[in-house]
Amino acid sequence: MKIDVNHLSKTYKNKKVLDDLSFTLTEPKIIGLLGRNGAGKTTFMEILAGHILASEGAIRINGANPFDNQRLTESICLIQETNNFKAELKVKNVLQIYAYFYPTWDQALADELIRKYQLDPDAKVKALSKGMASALGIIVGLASKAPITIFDEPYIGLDAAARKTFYDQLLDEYESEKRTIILSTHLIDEVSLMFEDVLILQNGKLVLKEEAEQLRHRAYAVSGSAEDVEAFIQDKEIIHSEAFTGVMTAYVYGSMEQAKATGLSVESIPIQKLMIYLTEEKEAQ
Ligand SMILES: Nc1ncnc2c1ncn2[C@@H]1O[C@H](COP(=O)(O)OP(=O)(O)OP(=O)(O)O)[C@@H](O)[C@H]1O
Repeated sequence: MKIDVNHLSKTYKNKKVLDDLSFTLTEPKIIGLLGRNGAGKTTFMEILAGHILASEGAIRINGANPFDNQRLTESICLIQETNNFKAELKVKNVLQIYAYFYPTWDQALADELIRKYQLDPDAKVKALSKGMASALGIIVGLASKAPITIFDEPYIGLDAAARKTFYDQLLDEYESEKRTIILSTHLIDEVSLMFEDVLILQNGKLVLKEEAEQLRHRAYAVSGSAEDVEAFIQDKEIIHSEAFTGVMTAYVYGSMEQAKATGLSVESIPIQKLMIYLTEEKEAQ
């Protein structure tokens, strides 16, 4: 499904929490939506899922506005950090409701995941531990098979093994049937290898939209004597730099090959670090 974000802004009282976002997502991909606390990620995902209205601009999915549009929202599943389901419902009732709502629902997958996460179908949502409530969200998100599936930090309370089950299952599902998966997470190092595109928000603005493969190749750290590094970076796009006792490290966006040819020490930058540097730099401006 084609997602067109066109001059999208959202204001709460006087605070602009999304500020003139414009971009397009055309093909099914796994997209990392990153940014510091309060950057606007959840607000963006809620508008995309049709839960809330934009203040200005619009999101169009295959040309239509998702707000209050059931035909469209049955193609979108948003799983949030908490409170996805009514407390009084039993696990099996939650699954029935979503199975009814999503035309693409995969009951066999839901059953398999219920077993994997050892959820009791007769347990009430309010009796689930945090990790089990997260597991139920993950099960609904994956089994929905919604062409746009959005996970907003869906792993609260899940231990490392249970998170790995989620990542593995998500990749399996994606490999067998491509769909747009948007994943917002603060555990970037755990999942960044899954990302195909990366979006970074800072104070409601889009500071980066790039293919993850490009980032892995084009964002790098170069270190050496302050003199040599300074000479090298003169005409480069610098994300961040730091110097300590005559040794300088600069984080550069550009051709890594050129840096390697200089004999300076060159390393790629993990996406987690890149996000921190990019958002730090903007804050300081
Ligand atoms: N309903 C609301 N009313 C007023 N302000 C809100 C509302 N929802 C969000 N905000 C504000 O909008 C800003 C962006 O919040 P949002 O939850 O979208 O950020 P986020 O990037 O998801 O943050 P986090 O990583 O902490 O979850 C914050 O300053 C938040 O306080």
